[in-house]
Amino acid sequence: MSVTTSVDTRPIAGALGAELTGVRLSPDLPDEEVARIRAAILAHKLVVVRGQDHLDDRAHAGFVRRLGPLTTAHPTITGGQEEAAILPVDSERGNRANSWHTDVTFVDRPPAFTTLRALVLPPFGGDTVFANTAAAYAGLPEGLKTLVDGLWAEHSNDYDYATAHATTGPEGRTEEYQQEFTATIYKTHHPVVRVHPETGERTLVLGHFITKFLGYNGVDSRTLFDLLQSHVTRLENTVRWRWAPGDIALWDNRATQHYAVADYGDLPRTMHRVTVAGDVPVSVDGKRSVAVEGNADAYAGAS
Ligand SMILES: O=C(O)CCC(=O)C(=O)O
Ligand SMILES: [Fe+2]
Repeated sequence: MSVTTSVDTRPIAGALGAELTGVRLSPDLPDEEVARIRAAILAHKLVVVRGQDHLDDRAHAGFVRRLGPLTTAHPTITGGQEEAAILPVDSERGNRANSWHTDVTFVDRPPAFTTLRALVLPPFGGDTVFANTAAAYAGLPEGLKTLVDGLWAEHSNDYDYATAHATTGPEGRTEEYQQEFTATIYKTHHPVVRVHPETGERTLVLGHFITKFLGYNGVDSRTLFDLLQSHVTRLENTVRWRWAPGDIALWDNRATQHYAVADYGDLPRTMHRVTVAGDVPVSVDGKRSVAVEGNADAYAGAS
């Protein structure tokens, strides 16, 4: 039987991001349609599909499992949902990811793909901004490329949350959430430049979980971090998504950073997240990331 589909991608910004149309996501899509969606995520780094209101947690996780084995909900945060792979990202639970990051880089196998389904949205605000970390590397001056090619950083879930954020108050993270987030401490050394295992591109591994660069003191680490991050987050290197209910975003967590804009006060906003397990990053000279504290086998090895 030949399957006809009209899956189509429309880029929504110059640096990354495409809207995918003509698809109804489900766990039992034909293999070739899943392959096309996967290829679109790799090519555009962020893909958004609108109108997927038919998905419940089970179908969401069931579809994402077609992209690869799933992680558990999170290394430290309890998902608490019947579908074990679901992580609720709930503003009222204190979960507002309003600083630039790549997901879960504090473990040695950060997710390959992250997917986020919009359930409850505020009437204004609450957009998510994404940045392309391959283009950020490619755009560095040669001297900085040489510097970062050999640079390593320590990432931890016990990073300084206060200094990573410009604000405190309702936009911040609750004390309770912060305690759960750091119930087990993880520390991992990653190369600042990794070779993407599927596309072969060099991408920058930065974001808010970095605590220091190896061999640099705190002051130099901060200055260097700000310099490198500024290449990731320049507006031309980003795309901003304005959510509607039923939207699902799927991104390549090995080639992007993102920032959830916390500009909706105390209004409720709930997303459900499912992540695909990733592999251990490899540097340009073939060295693998090393876990120095905490064991993430149960997180990344779940299916
Ligand atoms: O709430 C969002 O838009 C993004 C949250 C986030 O950083 C994540 O789910 O990884
Ligand atoms: Fe995130």
